Amino acid sequence: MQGTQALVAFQASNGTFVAYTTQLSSYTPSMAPEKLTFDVSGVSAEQANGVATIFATLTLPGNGTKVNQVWQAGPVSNGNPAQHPTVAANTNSHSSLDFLTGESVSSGGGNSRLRRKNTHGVLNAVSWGILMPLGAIIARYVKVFPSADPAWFYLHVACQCSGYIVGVAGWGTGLKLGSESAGITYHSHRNIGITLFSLATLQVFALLLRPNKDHKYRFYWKIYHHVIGYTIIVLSIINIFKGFDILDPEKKWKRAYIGVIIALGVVALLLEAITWPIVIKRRRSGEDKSHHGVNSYGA
Ligand code: HEM
Ligand code: HEM
Repeated sequence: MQGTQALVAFQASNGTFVAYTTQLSSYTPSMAPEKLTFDVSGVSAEQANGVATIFATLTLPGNGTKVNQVWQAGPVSNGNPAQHPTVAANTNSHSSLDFLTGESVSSGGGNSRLRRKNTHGVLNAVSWGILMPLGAIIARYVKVFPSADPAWFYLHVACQCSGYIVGVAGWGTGLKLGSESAGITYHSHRNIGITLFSLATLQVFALLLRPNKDHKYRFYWKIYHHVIGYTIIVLSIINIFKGFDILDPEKKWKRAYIGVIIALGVVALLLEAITWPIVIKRRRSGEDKSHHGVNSYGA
């Protein structure tokens, strides 16, 4: 970008990784080493595992602590850095950086955009990632206890319907964020998100499609509802981890979510162990011919 005070690093033709400063005073800069308008010392660079890091000490004018920064990656031609591409990923790479706090704020929307990404993450992690698996646990295990009938059914429907409403809101914020960052599309995260929305919409319509419990098609409804239900849960967890990789928030959030998933998994295993003997006993006595549970709503 014209006017840039640049720190440059690249692999020279003799194989060494060189680093220096230069000014970009036109759109066809020479890229030859040159002093900047402020003092820079100790410029060096290293390249490891495909990542280049430039080190330098900057003495900002007027004892300032903030800079506006742009960064680029481009080809090397005839032993000299050549022009970088000008697609959205390149032209959007600018932010302001505060050396005192270490905070970097993207100038394309600033803090509010980061806040909206966080909101998107929280809405989706809570709805798809916690409420829906919890609702499935309720349907699978609480149903087994006759005294919990029909409470398990209302709890399941409440969990899944509220998960669906919050989840669709979260999905909408994702689409909005995606449409604002023109040129950058997280294809697999987006495709899984759209699949989840479609499957969950179908699943919630179970409310309208559900045949009466004595109906001959009830058996097929149950298979359909189980298959789609567990597919939604697996895809949701995969997409949440993809979301963590895109947003890259502080490690503690990813760890907290992993903790929640492990806790839900342990609860499910314990309940599986507790409920299986009950289910098997019932099956033996011929009381229950269904897979898992006997009650007025599920069997
Ligand atoms: C199952 C849950 C989720 C669904 C259905 C979902 C859905 C979406 C969709 C449809 C997009 C738009 C993609 C595009 O057009 O490029 C998106 C973008 C995004 N999502 Fe998610 N998401 C989920 C979970 C998460 C989580 C848990 C996080 C963070 C921890 C997250 C972070 C992001 C980020 C950072 C973007 C990119 C926004 C941008 O383009 O700048 N997502 N999401
Ligand atoms: C996105 C929303 C939903 C998801 C992800 C979901 C998921 C599930 C799952 C995974 C199971 C199987 C539990 C097991 O292993 O036994 C289940 C069972 C059940 N669900 Fe849902 N569900 C959703 C919405 C609904 C709604 C709206 C209703 C209301 C009719 C409903 C009614 C039932 C019933 C009656 C069962 C028990 C079926 C049986 O007898 O095994 N679900 N659900």
